[in-house]
Amino acid sequence: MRLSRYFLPTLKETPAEAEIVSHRLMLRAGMIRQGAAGIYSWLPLGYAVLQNIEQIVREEQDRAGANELLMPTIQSSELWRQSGRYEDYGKEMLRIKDRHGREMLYGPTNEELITEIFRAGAKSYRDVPSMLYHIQWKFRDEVRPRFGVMRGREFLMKDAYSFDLDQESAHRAYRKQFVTYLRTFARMGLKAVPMEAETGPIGGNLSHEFVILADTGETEIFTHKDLLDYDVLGQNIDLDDDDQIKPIVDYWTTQYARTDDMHDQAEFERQVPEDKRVQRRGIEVGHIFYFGTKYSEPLEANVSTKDGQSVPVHMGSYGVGVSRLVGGLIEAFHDDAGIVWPESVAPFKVGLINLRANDESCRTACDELHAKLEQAGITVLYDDTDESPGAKFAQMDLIGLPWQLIVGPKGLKAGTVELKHRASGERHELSPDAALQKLA
Ligand SMILES: Nc1ncnc2c1ncn2[C@@H]1O[C@H](COS(=O)(=O)NC(=O)[C@@H](N)CS)[C@@H](O)[C@H]1O
Repeated sequence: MRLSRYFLPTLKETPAEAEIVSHRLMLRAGMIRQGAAGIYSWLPLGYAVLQNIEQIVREEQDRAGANELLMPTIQSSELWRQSGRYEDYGKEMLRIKDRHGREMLYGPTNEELITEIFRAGAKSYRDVPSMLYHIQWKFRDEVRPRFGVMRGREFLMKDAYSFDLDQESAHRAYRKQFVTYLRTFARMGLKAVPMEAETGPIGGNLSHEFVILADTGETEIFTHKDLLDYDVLGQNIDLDDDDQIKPIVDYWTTQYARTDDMHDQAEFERQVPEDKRVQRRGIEVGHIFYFGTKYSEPLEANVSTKDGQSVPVHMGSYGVGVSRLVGGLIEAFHDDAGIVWPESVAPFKVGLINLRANDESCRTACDELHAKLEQAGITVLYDDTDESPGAKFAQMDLIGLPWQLIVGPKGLKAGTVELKHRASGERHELSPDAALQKLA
């Protein structure tokens, strides 16, 4: 992608209203633009990251055997009256009247709607276990939206819902999602710690929130160092084998891992040896719930059992803050020069920098490298503008691409280009072909 043809409205100055580093960097890097309080447009660079995060979430949900669908953002108030949440949900719910005066709402979550969809489509025990999910925009009229996309009013969530015949099998679904969440955040290079959580307006009696470590996070967490070194991706886990999953969930849920509102210092000291005690700040990026028949009973989502009884299905819901993760990742991965994207979510893998746009040999070499990288399927943003080298370096560091491939007249005379690794700062002088090899 040539930068001369890419809409990247970076900002020189830090916008005054941005209080936290991710909000500042997302605005400066031209990733988002606020349309109204807590409501953003995702500009090309930001949208590319959002889609990469979505894709990792999608792959892991599919791996867990969940079926992707898409529910609307606008819902009728009917089902929310039946579940009793229409009034409970309070001011956070954006209520809308259509031209016929029908009471609608912009969905803050989808337990009612998905339960109705399942009710209409499932009849017997043969239709469970089932797990359905979508990745869809939500609206919650937060009284004080702030911190950019971290606490927005319109935000992107993956919400999955499980349907089972009884509590035990519903707990198996919960454990499956628990491990799927560990994998999902690990694939983004994040350290995520599941914490026992309040269930709030979603309901139920079993819930964990997944908190990623980020020194500027809103949440204070207390946990055991071994949890941060746990390598879930290194284990080839069969998600359909509860005998493999249960020990992992038991390990995580027996270790001390609490947010400040549940923290008990005496208990912490009893359970965790001093050299293993970790106290860090974090950001909640996922939240999973088991809530039994809370929605299936009022909405009559029943299935017939083998011996002909009709029972309400046991359910759980599993949310990931997809748009919040863009900010969360920046909180976890940045330095004084800007963002430092993990490769798995970066908008482009390589920033190709032509140090002298008006030099024929540089332009020819860069055009060739650009073409070869794209042919090899390596995403590249090619700075072909006539900005100064200093401005090019500063902008590439700001937007945080994992690799910078730098081409200048001196290097070319010696037959070399420079490859810089953004995260470590390591630089390598090597031939263009060797550089392409290293990036493949
Ligand atoms: N205002 C918000 N802005 C950005 N992300 C949010 C916001 N509110 C919640 N989220 C994200 O969405 C995730 C799930 O939200 S939730 O309320 O905990 N859970 C649910 O809504 C359930 N229906 C899960 S399917 C949270 O863990 C958080 O990462």
